[in-house]
Amino acid sequence: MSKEHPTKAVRVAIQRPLYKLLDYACDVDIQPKPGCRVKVSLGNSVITGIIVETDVESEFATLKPIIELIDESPVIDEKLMGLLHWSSSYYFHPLGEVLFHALPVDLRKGKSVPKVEIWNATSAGLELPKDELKRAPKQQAMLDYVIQKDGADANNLKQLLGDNWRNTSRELIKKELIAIEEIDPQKLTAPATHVFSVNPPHQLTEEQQQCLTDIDAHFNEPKLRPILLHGITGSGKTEVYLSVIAPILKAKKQVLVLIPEIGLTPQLLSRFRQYFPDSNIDCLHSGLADGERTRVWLGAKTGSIDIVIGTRSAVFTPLLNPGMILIDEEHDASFKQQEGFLYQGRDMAIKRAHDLGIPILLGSATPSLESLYNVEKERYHYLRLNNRPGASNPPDIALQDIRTLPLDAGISSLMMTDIRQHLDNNNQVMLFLNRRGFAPVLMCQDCGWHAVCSHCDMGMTYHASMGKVICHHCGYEERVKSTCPDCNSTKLTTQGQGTERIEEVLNTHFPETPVIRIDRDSTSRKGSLEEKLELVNSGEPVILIGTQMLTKGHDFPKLTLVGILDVDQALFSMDYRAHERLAQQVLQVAGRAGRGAAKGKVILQTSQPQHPMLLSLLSQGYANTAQQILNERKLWNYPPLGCQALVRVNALDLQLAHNFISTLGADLAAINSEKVMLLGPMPSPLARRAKRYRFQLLISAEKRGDLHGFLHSVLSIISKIRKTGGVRWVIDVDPVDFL
Ligand SMILES: Nc1ncnc2c1ncn2[C@@H]1O[C@H](COP(=O)(O)OP(=O)(O)OP(=O)(O)O)[C@@H](O)[C@H]1O
Ligand SMILES: [Zn+2]
Repeated sequence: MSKEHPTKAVRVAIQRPLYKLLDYACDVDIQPKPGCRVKVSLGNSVITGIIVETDVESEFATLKPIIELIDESPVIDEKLMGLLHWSSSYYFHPLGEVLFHALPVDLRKGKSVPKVEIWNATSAGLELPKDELKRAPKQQAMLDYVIQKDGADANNLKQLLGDNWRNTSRELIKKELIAIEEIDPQKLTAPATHVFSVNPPHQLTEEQQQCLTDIDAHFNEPKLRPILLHGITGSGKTEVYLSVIAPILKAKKQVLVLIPEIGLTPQLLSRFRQYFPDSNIDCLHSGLADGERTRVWLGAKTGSIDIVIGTRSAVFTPLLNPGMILIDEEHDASFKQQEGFLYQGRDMAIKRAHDLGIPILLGSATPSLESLYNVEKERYHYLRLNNRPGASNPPDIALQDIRTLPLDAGISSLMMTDIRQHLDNNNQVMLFLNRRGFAPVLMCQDCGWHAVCSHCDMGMTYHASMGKVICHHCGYEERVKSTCPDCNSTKLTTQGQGTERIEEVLNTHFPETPVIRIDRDSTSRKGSLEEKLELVNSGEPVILIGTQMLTKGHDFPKLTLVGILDVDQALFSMDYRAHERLAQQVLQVAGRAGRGAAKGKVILQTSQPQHPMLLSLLSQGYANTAQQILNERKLWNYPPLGCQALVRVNALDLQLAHNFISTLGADLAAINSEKVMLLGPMPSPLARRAKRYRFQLLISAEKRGDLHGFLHSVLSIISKIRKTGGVRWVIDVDPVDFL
């Protein structure tokens, strides 16, 4: 194509770590829109791209043509496109990768947007005499429903009949009473009939009611500000959320609920479904099959799903009629994405709500310092719930000095006695240890050998149930042999304990009581977490052992004793966020105790009973402790006061990685900006991971604008340094992981 024949040009983003967009020619009879996907050629391959700009004046005289326009209408709408542009520039991440991240996997691969299937009654179905299906009540219910709704989609039917609804559908199709019609989602109009009802399980307490009134008032202010609901554990925040959401749903708007952990979805989903029996509620998280994710994505986009409950990346769910965003456990670290596109889901949600002009509510018993600081700066409204409903009271936390106590697998003898007592009273017990596996050290008693990851130079964790040592940094694993690989001695032993070992010891101490371990290993099989939670929810006396997966959100009314086994390491961490995280973790896990009628008890084992942070947390509570930590941060200008970005560089070859970051460091030092401070380059604390040598450079500034201005220089300098031998680099804006 030459310049004499001006074809239309479009600008396309592709899923590559590329900071520029590519121009393609486009036939005049194609009507491309930003947000539509296309097939384009790149080198010798055909790849999927997303149109970012149309009617482009390209600087190139000849352009390759678009091979195919996949979507007639955008898969990313204008508002979402705006948010993704913004996040690409805020996080200095290539736009193509950001855009693709926002799509379900099937659509990233270029599959077409599935047709929406609508179940309709056939004329035979419409004319069927009333009691004809009385022996198949599910079929009757489904037929009645599609007739009443004049067509229903998969989301409606799943909601009506539960997970096995397709079996019912198959039967009715076989009988030719129902037929499926496929409709192009772009031609779908908003859901026709809208039934709405609420079924609140409790009457709100006075305090909850007051909170609700305040929230409603703030939602109606002309200038919306995010609301932080700081309610102690078990104060019934979920109950308040549900009442806040009701009028939004009633107004036929959609609600996006973000939660930190897949493990919380079953409990939350059932509470939401019970409260809103006629609304369509679904989940989006990484545990879903690709097809399911696309279905929910499409349901939200076409407006057939009213509430989407999802983890971090659900923040990008398209919504036809967005009404409100809710972030539960807003303090949780898992809202920050740690791989690929490094974004903070909570911040993204706040930005999204702002762009859409819709209210956003953040809730936590232990708010993040970021949010508390935003309250201090009056950027957020602040509401509190200080009491648990009914007779339930927050448990007291007792420090237990373990320096002189006999320990079995790290559990003190006194703790064992308490466990016995609570079980004898027909209650449940939970032990918290944030380390999975059997033991963090596997060693030889004769020669001192211990298992080290050959890819990371870090110790490997012994997993007895699998007979393996596994590196928790890179996932590398090895089978454990019966003899020492260095000296052939058979005297292999372990040191320290993880959840597996605790499970084993408790099984011997309490053979008559079910011991339920909940961690990443024990819940990796689909459905296994649900099974375990069901056993706990039965109310039988059980002992739960869990990692941080268990700490948040769960509501087990029969749980009366919580034991916190090992916090000492975190007390002396180099990471300036360690104390904040520990305070949150301790209070969250403690908050699982005594949520029912019986008073709860929490025992925190430590060899540091005089540690000021622990003492402050116990005597003054979270808000005061958080304020103290915030004041310390102010002294040093650490976030959330100042702001930071971390440049990470790694390579298989130590020298190459070192050369690269040294060049970058020298060039940046030469800029000599007084507004930013550089720390490094230096080796990362985890200096080698998955065979790659790692370095980092920390950039701090008092003002966001200065940091971002400087990062533009970083980007331009870094792109010019010659990358040899597969050196990789990444910019992490607002980092939380300094390993
Ligand atoms: N008004 C009420 N009357 C009676 N019971 C209530 C009321 N509100 C909440 N509850 C009950 O109190 C328990 C705790 O409520 P909920 O799980 O909502 O607390 P939460 O604030 O979300 O706690 P956490 O921060 O620990 O997750 C639940 O069992 C809930 O059913
Ligand atoms: Zn490793």
